[in-house]
Amino acid sequence: MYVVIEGIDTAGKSTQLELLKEKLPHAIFTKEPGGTSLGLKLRTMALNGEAKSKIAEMFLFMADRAEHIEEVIKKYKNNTIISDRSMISGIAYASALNIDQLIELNLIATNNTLPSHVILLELTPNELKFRLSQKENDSIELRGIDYLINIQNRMKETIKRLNINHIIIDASLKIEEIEKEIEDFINAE
Ligand SMILES: Nc1ncnc2c1ncn2[C@@H]1O[C@H](COP(=O)(O)OP(=O)(O)OP(=O)(O)O)[C@@H](O)[C@H]1O
Ligand SMILES: Cc1cn([C@H]2C[C@H](O)[C@@H](COP(=O)(O)O)O2)c(=O)[nH]c1=O
Repeated sequence: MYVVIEGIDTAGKSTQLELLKEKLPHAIFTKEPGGTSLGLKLRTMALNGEAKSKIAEMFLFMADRAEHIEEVIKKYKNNTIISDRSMISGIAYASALNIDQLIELNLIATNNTLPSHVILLELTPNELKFRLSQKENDSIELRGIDYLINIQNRMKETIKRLNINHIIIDASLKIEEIEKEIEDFINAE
């Protein structure tokens, strides 16, 4: 089982992942970007805003993804893997290209490996605004509310196009309510 938790910045992914770690002590927990040693270097480069070209930035994330698929997802394919982000973020955030081109490129990076379960935590613009105001923002978060809500719409569109088994959860629900929805979804099959 290859489960991914998706959502724009501050959607509550880390909060839910911590709860899952307690419930699934034998699962492999991983993340994009930065789930491998090469990935950690690529993550720093990508998030520091070093790349002036949007395409260069996209390829930094894509290089991270290719290494992550090879070194984590394929290696542990017989285990339950839970990943913080995936190619869905890759496609949604790389808004310099269209979704069809991005799907094609990402399927090359992932060697056609798709998640078996996608959990998307969906934020309202007001809740996003509040949560961003409560933290120091990185270079991507500084792009603002409209930018991030557009990315969230692209995430939904990507999931639809890839036709992946998924659930969309209202990220403004109580933490325990979200936890229960995630548990039911993972245990459903
Ligand atoms: N259901 C919830 N209701 C209210 N606040 C929440 C909820 N879930 C998480 N939060 C709060 O929202 C903030 C962002 O949560 P979290 O770090 O889990 O998000 P994230 O998706 O991992 O963010 P990022 O992608 O930026 O790392 C934290 O302050 C967290 O306590
Ligand atoms: C995979 C991926 C991520 N991003 C962005 C999304 C976030 O702003 C950061 C990652 O930070 P997190 O705290 O680990 O969630 O990177 C992106 O722009 N492109 C991608 O492919």
